[in-house]
Amino acid sequence: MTDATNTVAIAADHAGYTLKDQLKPVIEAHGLTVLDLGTNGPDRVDYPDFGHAVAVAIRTGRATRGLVVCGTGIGISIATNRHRGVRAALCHDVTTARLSRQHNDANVLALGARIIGFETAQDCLAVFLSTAYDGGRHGDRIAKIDVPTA
Ligand SMILES: O=C(CO)[C@H](O)[C@H](O)[C@H](O)COP(=O)(O)O
Repeated sequence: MTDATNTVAIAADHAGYTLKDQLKPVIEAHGLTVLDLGTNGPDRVDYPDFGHAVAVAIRTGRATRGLVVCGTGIGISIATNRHRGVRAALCHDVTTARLSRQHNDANVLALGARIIGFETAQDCLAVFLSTAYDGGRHGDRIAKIDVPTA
C-alpha cells in the first residue's frame, strides 16, 4: 500500500507534460513515490483540470506534496491555489523554491516549462523536496491565508 506521506502528486498540461515526466526521477531519488495524474501527451488540455487534480489528491490524503507544470506555471498555480489548505508556489529559481518551504510551507511546487530550463527546474524541485518549513513566526501568517468561511 502506498504511503501518502511519501507521495508526490504530479500533473501538467500539454505545455508541461514533457518536463513533468523528466522530473519524475528527481522525486524518486528522494525516496518518494510519484502519483502521476496526467496529462501524458501533446494533445491540448485545460490546465485547471490538472491543477485541481493535484489539489484534490492532497486534500483527500492521497499525497502530501505536489508538482504542477504548465507553460508559464501561472494558470496551473492559480487553479491549484483555489483549494483550501493547498499552497502552490510558482518558482523560477532555487531561492524562491527554498523560501516557499521555509516561510510559506508550500505543499505544491509550480513550474513554467516554457520559462525555465530542465536544469533549473530540477534544482528547484530538489530544494523544494528537501527543505523543511521553519515554523515559528510564519505560522500565524499561513493561518491567515485561507479565507474563513461564513
Ligand atoms: O501557461 C499556461 C497557462 O498559464 C498554459 O500552459 C498554456 O501555455 C497557455 O494557456 C497557452 O495555451 P496554448 O494552447 O498552448 O497556446
